[in-house]
Amino acid sequence: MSAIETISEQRCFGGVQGFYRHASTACGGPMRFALYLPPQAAQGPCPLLYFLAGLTCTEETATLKAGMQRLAAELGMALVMPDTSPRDTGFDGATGDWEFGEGAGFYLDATQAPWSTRFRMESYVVDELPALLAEHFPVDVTRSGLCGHSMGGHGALTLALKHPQCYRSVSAFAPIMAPTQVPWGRKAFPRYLGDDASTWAGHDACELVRQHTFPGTILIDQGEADPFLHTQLRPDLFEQACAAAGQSLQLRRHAGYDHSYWFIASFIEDHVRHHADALGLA
Ligand SMILES: N[C@@H](CCC(=O)N[C@@H](CSC=O)C(=O)NCC(=O)O)C(=O)O
Repeated sequence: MSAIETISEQRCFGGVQGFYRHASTACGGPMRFALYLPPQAAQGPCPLLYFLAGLTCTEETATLKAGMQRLAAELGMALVMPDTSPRDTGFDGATGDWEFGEGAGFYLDATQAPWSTRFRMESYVVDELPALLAEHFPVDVTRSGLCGHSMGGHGALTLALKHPQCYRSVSAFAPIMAPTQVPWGRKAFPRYLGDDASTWAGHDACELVRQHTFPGTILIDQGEADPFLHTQLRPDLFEQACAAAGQSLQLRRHAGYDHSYWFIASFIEDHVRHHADALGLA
């Protein structure tokens, strides 16, 4: 049995909010995650919602700011919030730039040295973490949904489109929807994946949806006062790609909302209920 270290566990809405650390094979070192277990977990395994956070975030960000636990407790849904990358890698250039490296893993498996030995967030989120959770906690990983914000929204969309057998539902807040065409992706992808741009397409929601659609409606909320909207996120491109591919998409634009967790907290209930429906909890 793989070992997990408990950093903290606290009672929350009748369940338990925990923070944990373990030795990750995929990421070649310690990884942290947060897990909320609702009160129903005392009776048996609960369906699981992943929340993937964005640039500069950790496992604490959505756990503390999104406000998911009250409704998750009511519905009997477990929540898992992984860290956004490996930490303390010691790699040259891994820290000091908030758009790349630690805190900016982009939910992909890097192929370029030195990143390829540690920055393997796709394998971590899709394979290693669910297996670890199933081994140690009362969660039913066969009933999982995937949500994320910004870089984590990119992670939610791309991982769900690439691994639809692993997730019953997907949603995102202000995701990076066309990373191969915007500065954040064009900075990170060559360093993680190399200069051959054809390899970047496998991590771009617009490109992926053209190859295979997700069996269910993708829910996306986007603030119209988001400073990254036109330069980094590009919902217009994803909307066009989904329409061309026949992908069911509910893209909601909200006047006055920005990129922050105040925006996420305002609409998180709709996302939790979207996943609860697909996970058989509604
Ligand atoms: N450079 C700034 C802004 C960083 C920022 O806005 N991060 C977002 C995600 S952006 C895309 O992935 C975020 O979620 N921040 C956490 C929060 O609590 O708002 C900075 O370094 O602060």
